[in-house]
Amino acid sequence: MQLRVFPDNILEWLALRLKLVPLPLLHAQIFPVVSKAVLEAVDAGIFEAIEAGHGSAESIATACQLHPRATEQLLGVLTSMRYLRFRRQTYRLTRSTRKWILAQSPDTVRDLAIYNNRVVWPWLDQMGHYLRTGQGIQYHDSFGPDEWDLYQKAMNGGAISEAREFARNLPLSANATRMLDIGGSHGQHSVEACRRFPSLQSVILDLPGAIEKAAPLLARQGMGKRVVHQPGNILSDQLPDATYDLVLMSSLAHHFTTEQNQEVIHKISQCLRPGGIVVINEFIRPNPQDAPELVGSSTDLFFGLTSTSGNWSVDEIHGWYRAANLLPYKILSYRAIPGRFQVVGRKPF
Ligand SMILES: C[S@@+](CC[C@H](N)C(=O)[O-])C[C@H]1O[C@@H](n2cnc3c(N)ncnc32)[C@H](O)[C@@H]1O
Repeated sequence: MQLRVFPDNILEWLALRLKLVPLPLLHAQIFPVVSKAVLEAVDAGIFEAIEAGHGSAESIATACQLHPRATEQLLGVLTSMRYLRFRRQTYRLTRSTRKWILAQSPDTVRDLAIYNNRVVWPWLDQMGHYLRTGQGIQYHDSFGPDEWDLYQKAMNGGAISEAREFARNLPLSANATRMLDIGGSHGQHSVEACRRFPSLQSVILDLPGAIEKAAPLLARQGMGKRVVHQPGNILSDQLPDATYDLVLMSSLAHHFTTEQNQEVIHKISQCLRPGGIVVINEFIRPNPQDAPELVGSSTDLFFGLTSTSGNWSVDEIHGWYRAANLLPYKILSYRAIPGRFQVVGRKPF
């Protein structure tokens, strides 16, 4: 996926073609403001206020306890980014905003935006330090209860749109019974997998701080004993031998070093039943020689900053599989999430 600048008229088109538009100024001046405007608007409840019928800048500002003039400026940005429409002196939400942002929408990414606003945004200031030292933040070691709570809700919001597609694509045999979801947090992937495969039960292995805050999110899904949490740490825990038909690691490999991933894949290989599958569900690091891909490359840098790690290539993941006597099996892409793949390996019979 690319972020492109679209001209509004033929003169702008020509200026872009002739390289007269200073695009780095857009990235350096406009994009940070746009990002922060969206995050603050979500966090302040601007979109819910508009949905509730507040249509003027003044009324929205009052509802959200914001300054009227500052709110008008924020609404200007949101309108130019097509989050809002302004007609007959009234702001309204676009369909896309209703679907992706409103708290009551089943697809909402609201909690991810709130986490990014309150927890992640200050981290970006540390990018220079990361670039100089290669040392990232390692937030799993330092979060307090409030941050764990915002984090787990954010991961839940981020996974909603992919979990159903993940389960639909799973190349699992219909009589599979046992799943292990390492770093599975809220459990969206386990829940959707168990809904698709009626004999399947899942254990979600995650850090204790995560489980404390993820438990109510999982409980909302009403899966009872079919999807349960187990506190632990995959880097230090042992797994039972030849037990699982499916082991999932979704968005966890990007927190670990090569050696840690290699070690974890060895444990996974041991705990799979013959014919069982492992899925690493991740953004894949694009090869610089291939077509540019913004999602994979920007998350790579982001995970470097947050975890002293990053995205991995399919070749690297296949290398871990082979070293643990697993066979590379399938590579499945997502229809609506660019740069993200299920890299599937299989334990031979
Ligand atoms: C980015 S979240 C991914 C959550 C979920 N799997 C998803 O795809 O939405 C990473 C999860 O891995 C957990 N985690 C991090 N280090 C872990 C470890 N050493 N052992 C088990 N879980 C870990 C975190 O607590 C968090 O819930």
